[in-house]
Amino acid sequence: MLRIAVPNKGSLSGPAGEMLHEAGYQQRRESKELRIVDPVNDVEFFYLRPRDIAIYVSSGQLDIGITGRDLLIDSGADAEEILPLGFARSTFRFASKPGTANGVEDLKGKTVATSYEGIVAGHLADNGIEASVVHLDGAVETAIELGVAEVIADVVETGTSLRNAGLEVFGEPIMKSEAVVIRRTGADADEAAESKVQQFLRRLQGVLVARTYVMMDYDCRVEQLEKAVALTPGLESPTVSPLHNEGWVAVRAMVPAKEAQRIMDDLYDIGARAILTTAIHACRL
Ligand SMILES: Nc1ncnc2c1ncn2[C@@H]1O[C@H](COP(=O)(O)OP(=O)(O)OP(=O)(O)O)[C@@H](O)[C@H]1O
Ligand SMILES: O=P(O)(O)OC[C@H]1O[C@H](OP(=O)(O)OP(=O)(O)O)[C@H](O)[C@@H]1O
Ligand SMILES: [Mg+2]
Repeated sequence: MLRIAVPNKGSLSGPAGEMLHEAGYQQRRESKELRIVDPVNDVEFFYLRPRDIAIYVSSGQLDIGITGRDLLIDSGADAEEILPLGFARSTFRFASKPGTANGVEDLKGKTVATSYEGIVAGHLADNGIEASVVHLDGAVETAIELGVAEVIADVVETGTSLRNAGLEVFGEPIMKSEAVVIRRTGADADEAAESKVQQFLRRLQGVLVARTYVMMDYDCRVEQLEKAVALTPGLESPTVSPLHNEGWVAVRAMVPAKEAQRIMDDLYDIGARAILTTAIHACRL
């Protein structure tokens, strides 16, 4: 049975559960459940603190886990990212009161507060900067006002938390993060376990594709087919079927959801008609 770690709380928890549900896995019904077995899919899910997931996975007790790339790197655990999942996107940045620093080179001798001590200490060392790092559990934006540090390093999504605290980012982003599937580095699973891991990844990839693409159908005159196909090349190549009316064909192709309206306008302009888009619920590429 495949054993998978899933975040039990925080920004990663809700979207991770939704993605697993969309991929056809049973999920817990109640937020206090710590583990559940999905007998149909032969998987056991363990609901763990996001910060601890890389440690469990690196210990070899759990086969794979879902966590944040920043949390994986911060942990220093012996685990690697095997699939980015596209949610909980954030950047990890330094911030301070305006005028305190312009880049990491200005941090010599300063104190940096953060919940991600591993990332910050590593970044300072990579840049040859000696500075103190104070570990706080959260709400680090307040650390400057309360005199615990001159600089913070934290997760930034919209920047609202920083603005509310009168802080500004400075320097280059330290890293970009999103939710990722992780696995123990160099895991040497037997053939049966490996095929289950690959099936799990294909299911999640299927959800990512179903979220990003729509199916587009339309009719067009044979003379316009090449132009139309250039607008909707599909993943391999579009399906083209004859219509009962001679000189017309029906075309079917997957297109990126974000571009669907523009593509429909362009198809209409070259004479395509009956242009439809439909959602894709699941897929295997
Ligand atoms: N506002 C946010 N937007 C996007 N991703 C975020 C945000 N806050 C945290 N994350 C991401 O969520 C993960 C951290 O999850 P974690 O549950 O530890 O923190 P949290 O979401 O801040 O919850 P908590 O309320 O427990 O602090 C990291 O990968 C981080 O990049
Ligand atoms: O750029 P923003 O959109 O404001 O998002 C970033 C904030 O969100 C998270 O905080 P959270 O609310 O989880 O509190 P925490 O600091 O206690 O983790 C993160 O730690 C930042 O503070
Ligand atoms: Mg938080």
